[in-house]
Amino acid sequence: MDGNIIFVGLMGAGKTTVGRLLAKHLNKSFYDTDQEIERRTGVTVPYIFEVEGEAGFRKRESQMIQELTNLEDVVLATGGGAVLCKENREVIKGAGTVIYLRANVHELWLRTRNDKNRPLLQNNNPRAKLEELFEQRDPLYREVATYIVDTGGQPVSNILHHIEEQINQ
Ligand SMILES: Nc1ncnc2c1ncn2[C@@H]1O[C@H](COP(=O)(O)OP(=O)(O)O)[C@@H](O)[C@H]1O
Ligand SMILES: O=C(O)C1=C[C@@H](OP(=O)(O)O)[C@@H](O)[C@H](O)C1
Ligand SMILES: [Mg+2]
Repeated sequence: MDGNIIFVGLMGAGKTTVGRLLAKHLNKSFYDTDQEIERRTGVTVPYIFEVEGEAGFRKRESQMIQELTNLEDVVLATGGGAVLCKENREVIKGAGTVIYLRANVHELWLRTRNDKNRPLLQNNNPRAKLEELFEQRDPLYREVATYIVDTGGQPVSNILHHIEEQINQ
């Protein structure tokens, strides 16, 4: 399949994990906006949040989305907040096939609870935060999605298989 494939969805949906594996299967290059920001700045996402606040991170994220969506024939994993800004949504929609990886809040919480690398979840009620983000963002992910893939209870191998079937149709 020609063209870019772009993953969107909440933290813990599997964008980075599934995106990397799909790229390998399809023999495409893989990029992840968070990883690329970290590689270029030499610091972590939590550090950027600490020093520049969420607003500073969002600026870097928008620039990275602009740049990486200019590439051709790649798999791109975005961060969960990439869809917050309308301009990013337009860029993402126009850049290829967009897959919204979906999971319920309980699963997202299970998958992220031991990870210290998501500043928005470093508080005393990460589950409530995920709930709030789900309400706010689910419509935005839907707005940009070509396909919605439910990852609920599915191992990564099944999700990959399902995506490959969808995009080959
Ligand atoms: N379908 C799945 N089932 C179980 N665990 C998963 C699944 N998809 C991802 N994970 C795990 O959840 C965690 C978050 O995945 P990640 O790819 O970083 O998500 P995202 O980039 O969407 O935030 C990782 O530990 C990953 O191994
Ligand atoms: O949802 C968000 O606002 C964020 C998601 C993270 O990426 P993942 O969705 O890959 O965890 C990362 O970009 C940052 O911590 C902010
Ligand atoms: Mg990720």
